[in-house]
Amino acid sequence: MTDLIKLRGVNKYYGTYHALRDIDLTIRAGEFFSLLGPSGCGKTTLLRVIAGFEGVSDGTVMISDRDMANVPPNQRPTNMVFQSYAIFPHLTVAENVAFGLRKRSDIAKSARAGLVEEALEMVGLGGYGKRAAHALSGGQRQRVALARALILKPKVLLLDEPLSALDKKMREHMQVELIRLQRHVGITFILVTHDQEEALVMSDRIAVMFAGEIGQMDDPETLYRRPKSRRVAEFIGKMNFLPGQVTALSAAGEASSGAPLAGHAPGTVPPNRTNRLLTDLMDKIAPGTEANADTDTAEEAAASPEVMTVDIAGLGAAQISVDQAPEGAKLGEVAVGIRPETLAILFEGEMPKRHECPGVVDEVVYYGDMTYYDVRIKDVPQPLTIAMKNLIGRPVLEVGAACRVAWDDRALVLF
Ligand SMILES: Nc1ncnc2c1ncn2[C@@H]1O[C@H](COP(=O)(O)OP(=O)(O)OP(=O)(O)O)[C@@H](O)[C@H]1O
Repeated sequence: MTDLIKLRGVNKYYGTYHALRDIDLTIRAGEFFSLLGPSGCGKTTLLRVIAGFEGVSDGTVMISDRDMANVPPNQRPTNMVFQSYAIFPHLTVAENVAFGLRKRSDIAKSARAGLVEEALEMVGLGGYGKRAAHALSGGQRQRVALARALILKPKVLLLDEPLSALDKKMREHMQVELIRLQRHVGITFILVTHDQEEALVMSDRIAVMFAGEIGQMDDPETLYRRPKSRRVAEFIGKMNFLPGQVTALSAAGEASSGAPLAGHAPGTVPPNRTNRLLTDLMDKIAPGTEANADTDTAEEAAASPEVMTVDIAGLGAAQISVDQAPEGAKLGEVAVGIRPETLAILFEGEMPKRHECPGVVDEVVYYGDMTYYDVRIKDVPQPLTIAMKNLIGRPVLEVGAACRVAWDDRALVLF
C-alpha cells in the first residue's frame, strides 16, 4: 500500500490551548483508519486539519505527496461525512445526494442524474432517488449522507462519528455496511470515534489519542493484545492490573533450568542459573572484578534476553516472553496486565492447569452470552475480573461460591 496522507510534527493551538501535540501520522491508500480517544482528546480537530477546515500552528500535512498548506478544503481530495441529521428532510433523496455536487460547475447538468444514481447504488439505495428524505429510516439517512460524500469520488472519506446517532442494532448493521462499502470502493476511510468496539471492528489501523497526543498506533489485534501503556490498555477493553516484580532475564530455553520458580517469596530472586549469569556479568562490568567462565553466555543473555521471570502478587511466578513488555526487558517492579477473558474459572471435571489457585466469587454480572465474575484471591490486592462464555451445561456461579482460577503466561502484559 502506498502512503497517502502524511502528517509531520503537527501542532495546533486554540489560543493558548494546545489541542494537537507533535502528531506524526502516515495513512496508506485504501486503508480504513480510525482516530479513537476520549471526548476532547483532539480527534475531530485532527480530522478537520486533514480536511483543511483548520490550519495547523506548526508542522506539515501532505496528501499524495503534495503539501496542503495553502490548499482549501474544496480543493483537497477529501470529503467529510457528517452525522445523518445533516441531510435535508424537505428534499428528495436524489436532491440530497446531488447537493454534494453543488460546487462543481464543471459537471454538466445532464451528467448529474447518472452520478446520483451511481452513488445511491454504491450505498445500496438504488431506486430511492424520488423518495422524500424524511421518509427514511435512520440507517437509510446515514447512507444518503454517505452517498452525498461519495458522489465526488474523493480519495479520502472523513467520517466524524457518523453512526453515533443510531441505536445499537442499527449501528452494528451500519458498521458492517461501511466496511463492505470501503472494500468495494477502495477509498481511504478515516473514522473518528470514541467507541473502542467500533474502532476494533472496523479498522485496519487505529491511532489512540489522549490529550492531543497519539498514545499508540497499531492494528486492532496488536492494540488489544500488546498495549504499550496502561492508559491504552484501559481505554481499549478491560484489564486487571497486579503489582509484580521482574526477577530474572534469560535467553530462550534457559529459564526452565535451575531451581523451581514457583513458591519463592515475592521480590526475591530465585536462585536459577540465569540470575547467577547476570550477577557474573555485573561483576564483570564493575571495575576491579574478574571475568569468569560463564560470561560469554551471560553477555548473550543480557544483551538480548528473550524470557523474563515475573513474580506476580498473589499468583506466583510466570515465565513470559520479552515481547509481552512494551518497554523491553528490565529487572524491577512492573504492573502486570491480564485481560478478563484470558483468565478462566475451572469448572468441575476440568483438568488442572499449570497455573491455578483458589478464589471466591465476589460479584457476578450476567450478559447472556458471557458472565463477568469478580473473584477474590488470597494476596491479590483487588478482585480479578474474569470473563467466561456461558456454555450449555455450565452453571453461572453465585456470589460467595468457591472456585479455581487459571491463567496463562502467554496472555500477560507488563507495563
Ligand atoms: N474552535 C475551538 N476553539 C477553542 N477550543 C477548541 C476549538 N475546537 C476544539 N477546541 C478544544 O480542543 C479540544 C479538542 O477538541 P476536539 O473536538 O478535537 O475533541 P474530540 O476528541 O473530537 O472530542 P469529542 O469526542 O468530544 O468530539 C477540546 O478541549 C476542545 O474544547
